[in-house]
Amino acid sequence: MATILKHWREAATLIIAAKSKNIANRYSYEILMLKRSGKSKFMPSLSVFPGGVAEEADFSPEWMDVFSSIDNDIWTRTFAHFSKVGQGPPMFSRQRDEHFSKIPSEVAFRICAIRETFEECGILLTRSSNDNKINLLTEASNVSKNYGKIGNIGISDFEIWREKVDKDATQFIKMCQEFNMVPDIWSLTEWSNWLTPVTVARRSSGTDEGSKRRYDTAFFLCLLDTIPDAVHDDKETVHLQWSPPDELIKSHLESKVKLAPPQIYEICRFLNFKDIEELNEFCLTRINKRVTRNFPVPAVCDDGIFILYPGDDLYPEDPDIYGAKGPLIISGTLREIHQKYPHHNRYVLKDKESHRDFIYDVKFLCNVTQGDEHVIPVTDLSFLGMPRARF
Ligand SMILES: CCCCCC(=O)SCCNC(=O)CCNC(=O)[C@H](O)C(C)(C)COP(=O)(O)O
Ligand SMILES: Nc1ncnc2c1ncn2[C@@H]1O[C@H](COP(=O)(O)O)[C@@H](OP(=O)(O)O)[C@H]1O
Ligand SMILES: [Mg+2]
Repeated sequence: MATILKHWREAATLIIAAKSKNIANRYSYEILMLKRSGKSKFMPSLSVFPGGVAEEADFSPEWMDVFSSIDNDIWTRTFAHFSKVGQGPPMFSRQRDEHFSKIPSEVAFRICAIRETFEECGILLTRSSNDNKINLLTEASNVSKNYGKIGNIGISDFEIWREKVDKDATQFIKMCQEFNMVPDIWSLTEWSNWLTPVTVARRSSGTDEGSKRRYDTAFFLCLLDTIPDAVHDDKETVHLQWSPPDELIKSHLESKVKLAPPQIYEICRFLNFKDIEELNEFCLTRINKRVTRNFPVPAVCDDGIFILYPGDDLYPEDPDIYGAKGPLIISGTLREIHQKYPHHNRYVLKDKESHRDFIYDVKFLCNVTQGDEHVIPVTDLSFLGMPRARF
């Protein structure tokens, strides 16, 4: 079914936001970040949300039986919901081999995100038939909470199955059958979709082989009402941390945590929501909404390099997703360009020393909403004691 396409791999990642015990925090929840191993071929030593490449097992028709054996009625309604929820970005809507099209890709990428999360940090988001009240996505008006559910398979089995699933993704199906449970796909909100830019892919491998290091990644969000036990795998991931979004951004700006632009962009979106309950309400409004693909386009100008995102005045009409053309060159200085093209959805990667007075908060300039009506990142971090953006 080609999870490794010609130009990129398909992947899923899970942002977990859990209710914090620390009432002194400005934000009432903490986000899980995993630091990647320094040996990783892609984004070594960077902190990311748990996730990874989709496997054929995530799309297996066997999941039909696993879900219907738990509750056939709920599965039928869930299947119907995802089959008519709207087209979604290409990784969801593209044609797949018949064998891998039996379950909706909206379900398969959720399974992928939940499986990768279990492998990388031991959080198992599953529901069993005893959890009779599954919040139905299709019945939003009846739902007031959409928090995830942690499965319990007993401490002695836990690490054995974690290891088995890590080695072979088909074992996740076996594990669900054995314990009479299903991945808690209902608690995952489709949050965003990022396609790795071409230049990043080339740089991360040093050769054109780098095309293998591009990812079309579905980002999901899951809310939890308490911070669960979690331990990094000590292979692919070497450190695990829970932090409120403001502290994560602060740590990034202080170079204590290394984040890539998509993760910064997403964390800055969370700065809009102080309370986890506001986040929950926002998720409920998005049950029938789809995200649009974010494909960053790097641009070079007279005194700097910046990345353009959809909705920006300078974002190309026909972005070069396969990297056939060279980099986008725009004449003028950063300051001139920001003023001449005032609808911003851009991230300044580099500016010349002469422009040191040119202060950005998190280097984002964003004042436009995108086609998917998502919230935009908060870029003014003066409330965190960071200098206010001016240009
Ligand atoms: C000049 C432009 C610079 C732009 C810098 C970036 O945007 S780096 C982009 C890399 N990030 C992504 O592609 C976001 C999604 N990717 C991920 O979260 C992870 O890479 C992954 C797909 C979950 C990793 O998969 P693994 O199989 O390696 O775990
Ligand atoms: N001990 C380790 N250190 C660094 N990377 C590791 C690792 N064990 C596995 N990996 C890498 O993690 C990736 C699998 O991640 P995931 O399961 O999240 O998709 C694989 O990378 P490649 O996809 O580059 O081969 C694999 O090589
Ligand atoms: Mg991974």
